[in-house]
Amino acid sequence: KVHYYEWDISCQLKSPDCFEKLAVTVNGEAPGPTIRATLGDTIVVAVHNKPETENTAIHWHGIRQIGTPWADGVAGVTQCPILPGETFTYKFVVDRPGTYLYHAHYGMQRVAGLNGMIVVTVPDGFVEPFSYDEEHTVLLGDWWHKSVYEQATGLSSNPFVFVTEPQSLLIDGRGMFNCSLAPSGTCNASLPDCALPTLFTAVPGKTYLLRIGSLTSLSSLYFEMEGHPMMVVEADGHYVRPFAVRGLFIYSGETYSVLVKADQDPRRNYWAASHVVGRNPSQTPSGKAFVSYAFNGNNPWMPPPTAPPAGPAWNNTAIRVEQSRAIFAHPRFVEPMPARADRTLLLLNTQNRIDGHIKWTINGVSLMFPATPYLVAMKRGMKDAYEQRPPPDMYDHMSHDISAPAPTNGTVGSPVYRLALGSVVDVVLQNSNMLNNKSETHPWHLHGHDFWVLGHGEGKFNPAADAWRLLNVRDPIMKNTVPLHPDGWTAVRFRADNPGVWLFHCHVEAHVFMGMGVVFEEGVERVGRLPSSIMGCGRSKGLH
Ligand SMILES: O=C1O[C@H]([C@@H](O)CO)C(O)=C1O
Repeated sequence: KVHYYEWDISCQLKSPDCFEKLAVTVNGEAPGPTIRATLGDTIVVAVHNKPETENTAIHWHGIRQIGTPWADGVAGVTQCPILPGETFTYKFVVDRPGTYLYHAHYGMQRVAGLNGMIVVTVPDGFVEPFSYDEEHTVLLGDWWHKSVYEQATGLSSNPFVFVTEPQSLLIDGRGMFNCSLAPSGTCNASLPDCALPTLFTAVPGKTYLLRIGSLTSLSSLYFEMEGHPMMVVEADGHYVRPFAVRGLFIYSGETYSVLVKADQDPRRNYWAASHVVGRNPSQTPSGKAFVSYAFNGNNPWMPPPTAPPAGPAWNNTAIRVEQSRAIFAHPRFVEPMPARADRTLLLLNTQNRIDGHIKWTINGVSLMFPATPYLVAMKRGMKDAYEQRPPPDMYDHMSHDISAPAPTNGTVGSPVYRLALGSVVDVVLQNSNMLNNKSETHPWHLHGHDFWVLGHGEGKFNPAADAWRLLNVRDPIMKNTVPLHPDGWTAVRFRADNPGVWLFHCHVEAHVFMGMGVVFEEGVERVGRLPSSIMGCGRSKGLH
């Protein structure tokens, strides 16, 4: 079945948390509509870029784009940006059931609100390893009152100005700001847009599947529903061995499905809340929503009689690592993993000062997208369109102290890791201290593939020691986004079997903007004829 959508991208004044601000919207909405399809369906989205001021490109997060690498939607990697007034049509197949996301992938545009969810259901006759009565989506976000332009300008200026902490956390696109803190006339708490949302109305006794996604720009979150534990059953489109949590740690770019039973006193409402973890949340009030029971006489808009939950200690890294380690593939859905890798990349994440500017580098290289999209440049053999010298596979792990800031200045560039088609690649992401001597959480997202999560460790990964023995090779979960925890490392394995050019990057919008990503190429010569609609910028001007 083909699902055809017409999307007008436009700037609109929105007040998701009562404060009025310019947002980039899909058909006037932010977040945009949820795409719903069944396994094997084709999605066609005609994107009409309406604003006179903005380029755009839309990434379908978690969709591997097998055979359609030009539809991945990353400006600079898989296509030229969509210019104002132009229409670009994305067409791709959803080839795995599960919960996925979409968002702008042009500059830092995601911060301005262009995001949403994709739900891929199983076909008739396919039995999922769990059952439920009804399902709902929950999209989590964070929100700033400063414009995306100011944020991007601050990050690339000298002196550097960080985006700072978000003013609000959004649940299904809504939050609530204390308007007394805003200049008069900019904030209005009676706007319908910023009423706390009802997450869902629960019929007593029923079981709900909540498809939860996070598209925060910065924040790692803890999401909980007062009095209602959650059973985690899916992560990034893969069934997991069910495990119960009181609340869920979720990182930008991740999705989880959880089962929740409506088994509490139906005469009152309950809080659902998201809290910032991993960064100091003192400037960011928790996101809130209601869970309401459909019960005679219960008022769905009545705030719960209890105080909103406070969430866990934001700086308790150990409990977050514990959840990361509690996720295993469902025993009936283990995807067999190759026993060893053909190549190992040991990627050190550091903050560097390059020509006075603060950048993130990976093994000393801060990624800057070239003017010509890599996919066009590499498929057409344009050697002057990107950096030919490959980036380093390793950093100096023997001598580098991960508790000290970066050892070198680093460079800004556009190199590519060229992977042999079909080869198995291990990537160990190594965290380290920033210039301010602190270490932060980085959710890493891989385009075009899912990876097996081999493990998470503390301190420095030592390839020579027995680190590999500690890794889960029996029933590792597959994901497309995984957290790199503070002061630690995360190891993943994937098969480079999808011809194309693919971004692998930190999903913190400010960080990828500051260069925190790498580019992989595999089998680009096998990619079919490129659509000319992805061309028109840099050296691809005038090409077909
Ligand atoms: O990239 C970042 O920069 C700041 C800080 O390190 C420098 O101000 C911060 O918290 C980040 O995540």
